[in-house]
Amino acid sequence: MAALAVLRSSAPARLLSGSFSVHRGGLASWQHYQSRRPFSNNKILVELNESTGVAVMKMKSPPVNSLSLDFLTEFSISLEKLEIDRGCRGLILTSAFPKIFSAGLDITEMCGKSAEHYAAFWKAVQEMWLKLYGSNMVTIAAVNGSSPAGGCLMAMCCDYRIMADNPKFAIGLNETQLGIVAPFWFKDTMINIVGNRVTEQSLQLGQMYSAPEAHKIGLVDLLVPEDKVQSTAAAVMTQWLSIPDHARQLTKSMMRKPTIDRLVKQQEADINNFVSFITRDSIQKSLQVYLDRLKQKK
Ligand SMILES: CCCCCCCCCCCCC/C=C/C(=O)SCCNC(=O)CCNC(=O)[C@H](O)C(C)(C)COP(=O)(O)OP(=O)(O)OC[C@H]1O[C@@H](n2cnc3c(N)ncnc32)[C@H](O)[C@@H]1OP(=O)(O)O
Repeated sequence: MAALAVLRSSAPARLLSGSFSVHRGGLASWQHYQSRRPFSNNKILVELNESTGVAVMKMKSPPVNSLSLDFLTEFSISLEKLEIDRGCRGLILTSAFPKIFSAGLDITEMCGKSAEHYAAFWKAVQEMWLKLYGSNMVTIAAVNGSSPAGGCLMAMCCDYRIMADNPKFAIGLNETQLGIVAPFWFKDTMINIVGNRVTEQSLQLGQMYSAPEAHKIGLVDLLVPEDKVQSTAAAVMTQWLSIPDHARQLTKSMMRKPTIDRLVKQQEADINNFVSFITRDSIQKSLQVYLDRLKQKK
């Protein structure tokens, strides 16, 4: 089960092995976390402020922070390291790129690959969701750009969403526009935020909401000018961290555990569903058409 099921003290310590280094130089009181694992391409930058206990995780996988297998693996490992670090109580998730938070799942990971690859990819998507949605930390998404599908899912996993007030930035679960279907746990995550009716309409239409629209339906909690997204996230974090951890964590667990358990109970079946769905000829064709259209739009 994700981190919510266990208090930090009982979290596994294996990720604190030699592959994890802490650097104290550079930015005054900031630590720089860098993975030395061979698969790491440093697609994610994590900075933990020791005095506040707040980590900022910046996605920096050019050009659009699409969620590839490598990205997801690095993301989950980085998150788990923070989860077991008792000095870290809060996480701000954001993008290193202006205008794009994340383009969602990397479509090239779902096209023309083997069934084994699809299974490994989907497991990595599940792990990302289980870890982020189930995090014991206070999690705040500083959405500084567009965030379709899997990017929207990441933001929805957080406890609070602050978005740049720019009508050009859009967020939503647009899967049906690609000819694919958001799985039940994407849907459940959205229902828990905006309710059943809005989610149903949104998912059927594959609707992308501009920042003001997303705020109106409650998909994001706060809109601020682009240059205030990070500072506002830090200020909101301070408020959330004023609540005693154990009480807030147990409350979060009470709210989220049923949703998390639903996937945990059928994780393998969900992977099999994904593989049999994504390998259909018609689905492969739809994804290829969508990808070609994306590439031709320039
Ligand atoms: C019976 C029922 C059964 C149900 C079973 C269910 C099983 C489960 C089914 C499957 C579920 C899958 C869930 C999927 C979730 C997803 O996240 S799918 C991905 C959705 N994402 C998108 O639609 C975003 C597409 N991208 C964009 O809209 C734009 O790129 C952008 C993010 C708004 C950025 O725009 P801009 O800055 O103008 O950049 P571009 O020029 O468009 O892009 C730059 C290059 O990046 C490539 N790219 C963009 N997005 C992706 C992506 N998601 N994956 C891979 N690559 C991407 C784009 O093609 C450009 O490439 P180059 O042309 O080579 O530079």
